[in-house]
Amino acid sequence: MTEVIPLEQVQLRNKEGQTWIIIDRLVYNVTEFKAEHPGGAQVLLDIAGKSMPDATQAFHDIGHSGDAKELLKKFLIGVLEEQDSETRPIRRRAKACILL
Ligand code: HEM
Repeated sequence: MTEVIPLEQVQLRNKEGQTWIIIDRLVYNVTEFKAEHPGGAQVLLDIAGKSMPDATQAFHDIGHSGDAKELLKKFLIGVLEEQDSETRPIRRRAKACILL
């Protein structure tokens, strides 16, 4: 089953020293990977735990290769919990169908 992760949890994990990023409403744990990232660890640290903006645009704007997108899947840990316009969490399962 796909884990639904609230934004607060993403923020908390980053405060605790992990590096979780959000791309296309999916949550990735790049704690170990960041040291190996060809674009450097700092860009990942700068965007970690952020939601507005999250890492989506930055990731796509770089024009990452197919290999990079394939690699991304290795770090997928869940789908971001949906929020309404007042950013209050809605407790419901995401419709996204992804394989973990
Ligand atoms: C888990 C997420 C990510 C993965 C797996 C990943 C992977 C990679 C890989 C494999 C490359 C080498 C070039 C390529 O194959 O495209 C790369 C380069 C790069 N990435 Fe990422 N990346 C991630 C997230 C990000 C994010 C969020 C940013 C920006 C905030 C970023 C910025 C860059 C930059 C600036 C380069 C260097 C481009 C160059 O100098 O040629 N990456 N990344």
